[in-house]
Amino acid sequence: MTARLIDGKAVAAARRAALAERVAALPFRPALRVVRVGEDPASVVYVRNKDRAAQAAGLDSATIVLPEATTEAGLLATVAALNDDPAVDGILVQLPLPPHIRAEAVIAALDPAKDVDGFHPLNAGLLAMGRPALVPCTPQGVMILLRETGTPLAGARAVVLGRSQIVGRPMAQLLLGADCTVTLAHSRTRDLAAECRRADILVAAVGRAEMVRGDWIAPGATVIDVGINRLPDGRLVGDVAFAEAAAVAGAITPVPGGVGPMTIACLLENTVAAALARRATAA
Ligand SMILES: Nc1nc(=O)c2c([nH]1)NC[C@@H]1CN(c3ccc(C(=O)N[C@@H](CCC(=O)O)C(=O)O)cc3)C=[N+]21
Repeated sequence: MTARLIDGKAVAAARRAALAERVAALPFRPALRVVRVGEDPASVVYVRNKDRAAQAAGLDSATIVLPEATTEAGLLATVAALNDDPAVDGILVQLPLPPHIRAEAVIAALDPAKDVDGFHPLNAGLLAMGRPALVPCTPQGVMILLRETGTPLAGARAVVLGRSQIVGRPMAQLLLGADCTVTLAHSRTRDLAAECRRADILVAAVGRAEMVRGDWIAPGATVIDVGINRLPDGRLVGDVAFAEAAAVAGAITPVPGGVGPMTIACLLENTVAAALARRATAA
């Protein structure tokens, strides 16, 4: 392996520790509420990890668990109650939701000022205008890792693989805001490999195990792997074939231990930011 390993786990731990110091100095405890519907095993684990990290940072954190059979109206009522509760600063509705609930309707119902995922159309629209409010956690975490590793951004060619609302699109906006020349590639892109080979910065967020091969990567490029895919044998791998890519890239994130922990750190930072912004407005 020639590439430098980007240690997201360590960067995230340092940011959580710094945040805990800031929180301890506040005259109040920012409050995060995570809503989980049903018992999807991955969601159970992720939500527990978020709750633990939030409490360790000194936040007032609690999880609201609703049964799988909860109706869309029932979930909307829960969201409305959290919106109206002045003690709540941040709301996260864990995705995916059961198929009978429209995630879009639930996200649109969030108070944008409490939308610590940055998924509400108002926050997405502000980001697209270059006026970020609450920014989605995973792309924000990627930007922190790029800055942390000293990757030159202005004028760099950045290729984002995947156009989801949650990662690809906001990722492209943040890179554009940092003066990268951004290509947003996806499943219909002609000659994906050739597009990727032009990248100084390649962000893979497609959700397909090891799809990005070593010969898709320009020598010395920075490779950020957002994918978390569980193989049939139980192993956790990214969207990038790590060993092949690490032989070519200049720097690369591992899975696990790369972007994932940064997502949680940014969720906690967003919660504190939302708490401060709400109090600044209310005052
Ligand atoms: N409303 C909403 N917001 C989210 O931010 C959200 C969501 N729904 N639904 C699910 C995805 C997934 N997600 C992860 C967060 C942290 C890790 C993470 O910390 N991963 C570790 C451990 C991985 C493991 O061992 O499973 C790592 O990559 O090193 C992974 C995945 C947030 N999501």
